[in-house]
Amino acid sequence: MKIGLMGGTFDPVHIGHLIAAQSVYEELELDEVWFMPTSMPPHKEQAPGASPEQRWQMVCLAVEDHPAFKPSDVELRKGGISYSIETVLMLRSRYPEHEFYYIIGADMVQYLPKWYRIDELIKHVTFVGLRRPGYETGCDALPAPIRKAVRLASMPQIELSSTGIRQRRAEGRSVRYMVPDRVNDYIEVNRLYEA
Ligand SMILES: Nc1ncnc2c1ncn2[C@@H]1O[C@H](COP(=O)(O)OP(=O)(O)OP(=O)(O)O)[C@@H](O)[C@H]1O
Ligand SMILES: O=C(O)c1ccc[n+]([C@@H]2O[C@H](COP(=O)([O-])O)[C@@H](O)[C@H]2O)c1
Repeated sequence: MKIGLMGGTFDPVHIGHLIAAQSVYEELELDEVWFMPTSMPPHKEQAPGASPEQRWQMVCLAVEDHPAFKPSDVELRKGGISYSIETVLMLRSRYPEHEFYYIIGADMVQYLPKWYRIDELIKHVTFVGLRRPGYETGCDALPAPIRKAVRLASMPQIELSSTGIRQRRAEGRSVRYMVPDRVNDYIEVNRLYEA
């Protein structure tokens, strides 16, 4: 099967993530997309947001209605810093029959050379970088072997980030429609991201 991997901090998961995943799912005719919340992302300070358990619950609520979107807790269960090479090697040995496509936003493509053991990682996955109108993906500047491992896909432009959502909540504003309804209810009931 062709599996899309959607890794992220998902603090919280929002409709930008879902539309990105749906766009790649259709364009590359994937069989499934696995949403993998990170334990600790390699290149970010841990934001003062939701707990790992709460990020997991929100991802489960966000994908539960989609027949081909699945939550995966591999990185949360492993704990520590979530290096994609370790996750992908583990998935490849557990599911040797699958082909993996790692979905990333346009902003991430240019940072691929900085990913841990990237020369090894590109042998095991194809990266799918989402084009954003007005943004350079930075593909041309990539070293040739990495560039060859990146495909580009299109999606409708969604100007949303988890940072922006946390900020709105901290200002006492609603995030309804920026996240799936069930995720919005979860955020409100648990009073997440309030100042
Ligand atoms: N609006 C968006 N459109 C397309 N891709 C996105 C969008 N938001 C996030 N992504 C991509 O989804 C993946 C997971 O993102 P992540 O969970 O870090 O969300 P984020 O909104 O970028 O979070 P934060 O604001 O906390 O950095 C990354 O590859 C990121 O580039
Ligand atoms: O392995 C790495 O070096 C690496 C560096 C940067 C990002 N990633 C992964 O890319 C995904 C998106 O990252 P983030 O921080 O935007 O949520 C997430 O699953 C990270 O673990 C992985």
